[in-house]
Amino acid sequence: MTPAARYAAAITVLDQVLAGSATEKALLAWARNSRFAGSKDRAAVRDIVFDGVRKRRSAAWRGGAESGRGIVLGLLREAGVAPETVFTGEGHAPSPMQPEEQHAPAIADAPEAVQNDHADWLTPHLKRSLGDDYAAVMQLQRERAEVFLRVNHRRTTRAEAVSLLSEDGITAAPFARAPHALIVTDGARAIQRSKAYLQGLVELQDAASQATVDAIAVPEGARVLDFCAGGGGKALALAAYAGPTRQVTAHDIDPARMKDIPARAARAGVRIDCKSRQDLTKGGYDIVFVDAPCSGSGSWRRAPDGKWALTPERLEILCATQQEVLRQASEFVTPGGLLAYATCSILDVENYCQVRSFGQKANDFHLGNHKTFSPIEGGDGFFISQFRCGLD
Ligand SMILES: C[S@@+](CC[C@H](N)C(=O)[O-])C[C@H]1O[C@@H](n2cnc3c(N)ncnc32)[C@H](O)[C@@H]1O
Repeated sequence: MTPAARYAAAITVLDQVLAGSATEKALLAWARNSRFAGSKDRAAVRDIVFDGVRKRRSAAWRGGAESGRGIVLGLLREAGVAPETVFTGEGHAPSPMQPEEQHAPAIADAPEAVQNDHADWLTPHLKRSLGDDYAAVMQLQRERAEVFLRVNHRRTTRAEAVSLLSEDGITAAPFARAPHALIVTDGARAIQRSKAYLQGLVELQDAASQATVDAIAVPEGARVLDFCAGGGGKALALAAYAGPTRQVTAHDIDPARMKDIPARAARAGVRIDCKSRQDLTKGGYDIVFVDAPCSGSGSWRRAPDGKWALTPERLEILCATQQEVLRQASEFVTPGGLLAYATCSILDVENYCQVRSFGQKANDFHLGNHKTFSPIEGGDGFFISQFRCGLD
């Protein structure tokens, strides 16, 4: 495919996304119908589409229309590429620009929420939550996320992992955000085929996601329950701390989400036992980790569909669910144990407001310190807070 044909394909996919399809699904449908597209073409179209979804409002403003074509036009203008070099109508390129498309609206004239690429109703939430960092964080959320690895410190060091990754053409370097984190600067697409990955020496995990687990200081041998385990990213990191003699327990209301955990644990050489609710022991865990369902607003770079799918009603439901999940999880903490609450959200209503509210209701849980991780420091936005379960 020519570069212009890739833009034309991206326009088609973006139109599907604007019509309500999930981005991954729209890309898959396009790939199935475009057998002529090679792996480089698919990767290029994917990059344009995800860029367009992350920058949906600002690109549509710059392109003059809320359509795939308008968004691509806007992306080209932002990147400083003359659109008429792409919109040529030659071969499979997008058709030539119409007179009404020639005018480039100035982004400085756009409302703040358009410049920062989010829904209007979120402005007060984001400003209250991010304060002076509002614009800087939201501008960062318009860009592609970095790729991070967590080094399995039970088996290797960061230096050894960097060296092994380089044998497979992957360039990585230690990242200060978390003690076992590496940032990948080249060759990211080869990670899952690399020796370091296949031997369980590294896992794909965001640096701030790692840092939330590091913030808990899990003692060797602690009985750990990951109450909202999902695919097991946190459970694996917790298990590396809990040590070889201790089995971390993973639970999720939707057991299907945990299906990959056994294989991931085997690869990493750690022990994780997936359990349903009735098999958990009330008051039986030193650490109960709640990686709560949330808006995902801290990881909008990675999953930009979530930015546009969030509504005030959905946020309200999420907040109610977060209280309920905390209450349910608290039953499994042993006296003197720790209840940790984490989200990949940058919204205060899902973070400090939630732990303060739970702390006011649950007299036997004492709110300890909390920490917010800003995308400005690298990685996703995260929040972690800890409660100590009283002995009285
Ligand atoms: C943010 S995701 C977890 C991500 C996961 N910890 C990881 O690191 O990959 C939140 C998870 O909470 C689960 N969940 C929602 N409500 C729950 C409940 N009441 N009890 C247990 N899990 C719940 C969801 O199914 C979802 O998998």
